[in-house]
Amino acid sequence: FMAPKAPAVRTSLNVASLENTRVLKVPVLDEVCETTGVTLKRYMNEVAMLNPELTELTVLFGAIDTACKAITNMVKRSQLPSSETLGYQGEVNIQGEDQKKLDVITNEVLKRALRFTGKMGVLASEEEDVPLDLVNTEKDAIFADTGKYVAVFDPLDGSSNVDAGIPTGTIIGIYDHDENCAMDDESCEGDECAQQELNCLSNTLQAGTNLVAAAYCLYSSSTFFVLTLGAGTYGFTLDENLGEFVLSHPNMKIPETSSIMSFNEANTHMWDEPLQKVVKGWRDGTGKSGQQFSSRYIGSMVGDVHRTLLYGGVFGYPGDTKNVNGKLRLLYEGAPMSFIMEQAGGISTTGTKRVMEIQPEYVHQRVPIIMGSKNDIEEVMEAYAAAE
Ligand SMILES: O=P(O)(O)OC[C@H]1O[C@](O)(COP(=O)(O)O)[C@@H](O)[C@@H]1O
Repeated sequence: FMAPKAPAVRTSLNVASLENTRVLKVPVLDEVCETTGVTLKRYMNEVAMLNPELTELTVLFGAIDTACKAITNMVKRSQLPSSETLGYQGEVNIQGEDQKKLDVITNEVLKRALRFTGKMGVLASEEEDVPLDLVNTEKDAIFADTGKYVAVFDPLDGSSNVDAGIPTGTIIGIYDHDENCAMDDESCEGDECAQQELNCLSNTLQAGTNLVAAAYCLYSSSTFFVLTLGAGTYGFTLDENLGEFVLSHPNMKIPETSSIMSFNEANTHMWDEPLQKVVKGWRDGTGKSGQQFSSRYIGSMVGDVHRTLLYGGVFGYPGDTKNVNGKLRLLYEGAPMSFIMEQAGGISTTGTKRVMEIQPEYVHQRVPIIMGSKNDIEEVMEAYAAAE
């Protein structure tokens, strides 16, 4: 039996450089143990030991860890003839999308996992018409222990691709919950209750710069779990034998320049002029880097962003003459993925605005997104600025 080689040095790391970065002590694991590796649970535990104020967050990530493992099994089995998760639910969500059975089931899995931590105040999901206020409606008080957090999530991003075995993913963002929004339905009457409810539910409508944590889980050839707590971006891979996510990509850094673009190019002719110009330059190698770009597009945001983080590149779903705000949702797709991208050294913009700074007005609001390698995104932002 080979004793696991302990990481040489473990110190705490203050990363105050990046904008929106938290002064957080994170375990610096400059060597990944060969045998068991550093599991997600152990990593979060160490974060909590170094930052006691985050102890409740580790409970949350424990639940998310389990939910993603359950979902990856469901996705893998979903095409089996015996599977009950094949096809459509026969309902339409508030965005007019036909809900897949897996959309509904994965939504339930995540909702239950988060609720039973007792740490949730409000939940908002792509599959829920309105946010769920757990603090004021929770019958079982134990499940509204502190209600310290708000979770926004897309339970199965890219679900339209699942029947073809194409990668899909779960996206989640965590905010602090404003516990002062206690709904006192004893004393309030009529509109006042409605107003209080609105105040509580607006807890979900926070800008990305307020995010406490963000993560995605990619269901693909391997199952990956990538997270940020505001002090860098860390990637874990599911070790199916161990049944644990193991640290495989510590402190991910996206290459600053690349030659890969990832858009639904069928919409190019409807994009803003500046973006069309930059992409034309990338296509024929006359852009800022002089490199001729290649095109990669899965059509599942989590898959496209994961590849972009590792290889560099530009992923986007820009606005166009058909959908001025594009297709992706700000709250549970745009902001969490932008936080992860920025913490890996990338940039995420609408072309003219930093996605993380956009204040959501309603839960299912869409936002144009262009994110990826710093130098290439700056080329896009310069083109928009020049066109102003
Ligand atoms: O098919 P299109 O128009 O290229 O859109 C693909 C985009 O839509 C999405 O599938 C939207 O996500 P949902 O499946 O969660 O609705 C993204 O994952 C992806 O980037």
